[in-house]
Amino acid sequence: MLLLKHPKTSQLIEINEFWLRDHCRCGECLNFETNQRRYDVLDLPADVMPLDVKYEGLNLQVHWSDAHQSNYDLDFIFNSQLERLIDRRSKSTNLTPWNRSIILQNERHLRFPLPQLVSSDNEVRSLVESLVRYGIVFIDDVAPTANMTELALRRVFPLMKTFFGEMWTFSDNPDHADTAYTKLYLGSHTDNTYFCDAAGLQALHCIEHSGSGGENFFVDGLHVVHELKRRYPAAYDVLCRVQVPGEYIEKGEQHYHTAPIIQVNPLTQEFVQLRLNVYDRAVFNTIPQAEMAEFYDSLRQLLLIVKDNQEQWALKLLPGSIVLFDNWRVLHGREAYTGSRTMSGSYVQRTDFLSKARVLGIID
Ligand SMILES: C[N+](C)(C)CCCC[C@H](N)C(=O)O
Ligand SMILES: O=C(O)CCC(=O)C(=O)O
Repeated sequence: MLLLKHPKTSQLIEINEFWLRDHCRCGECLNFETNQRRYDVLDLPADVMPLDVKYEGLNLQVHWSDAHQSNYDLDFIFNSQLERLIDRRSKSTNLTPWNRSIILQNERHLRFPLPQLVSSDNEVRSLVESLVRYGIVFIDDVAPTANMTELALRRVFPLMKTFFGEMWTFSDNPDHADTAYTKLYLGSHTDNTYFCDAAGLQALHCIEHSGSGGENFFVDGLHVVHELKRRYPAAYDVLCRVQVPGEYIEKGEQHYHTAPIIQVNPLTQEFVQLRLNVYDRAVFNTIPQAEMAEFYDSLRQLLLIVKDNQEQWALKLLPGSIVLFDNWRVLHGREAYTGSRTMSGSYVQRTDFLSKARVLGIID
């Protein structure tokens, strides 16, 4: 290991020599056009050692045993360590967990008129910022058609194509073998628990509804998971560990994916995803019968918090307003309805949502 000292902070860190050689940022090692390394790990001698190390202000010069010469920015080295990653994530303040009263106090931050979105990149940035912070936004003044819904969404994100379509329009016509394509009640859930990669975002636009019921409700899974961890830490641990299979079966489609209901970042323990859909659960066979009671008790504790009135934000989606929400965080549901009701919407891939937020400098 190589002991390095930061010339300004005097902080000391021990660096693995191979890691340092592997993070040479010169043009011979790194393709500046593509940000890709130009070599295979096996091209570097496993026992590569620094023969000479020189500090020049914030610069570190290393002459290597494989005759390579590297120049490092010491801030790059010190900022590229695990401790710094954990420290940065623990201090990140761009998420606001909410229950109904909190989100209602912040509703003014959630609404974005389409004309402003179309004419201002700053408005797009503000929308993405609110989507990161609260997990839900609304695009208003959108003509209630699938085409205008698509135009509005594509102003911000590329759309995710699934067997439901890229843009989808649904009603109680049985176009797919799913309760969404009925008039029935749907309890709070996240979509696509049966996909290897659940949609990162979901958009819903009520195109028309002539009848009663059909109100939607939204719950912040981040707030719910924080509450579960605070009040029932054992249940939290079970739901972070136990693999729960989801499936979607219809003619020509047989999707299946298994993962925990709560996913956290293994390094920082921060929340990553709530994957909760009690309806789409497959046969549950990933733990022994002796552990089933503990699992179901844990799931019930989570569901009781989800169903707590104080967590649920109920509202009627009206034609002209698209709701766009984080499908890895915010649960959504629908009251049963009567009459004719047509919804249009789309999914956005998680990676495309996060990429946009990074490009806009909103997240790391
Ligand atoms: C949104 N759209 C109507 C296209 C599909 C609905 C999929 C419903 C499925 N049970 C799930 O939760 O993923
Ligand atoms: O019909 C709605 O408002 C929502 C349907 C739903 O929950 C879904 O498509 O996942």
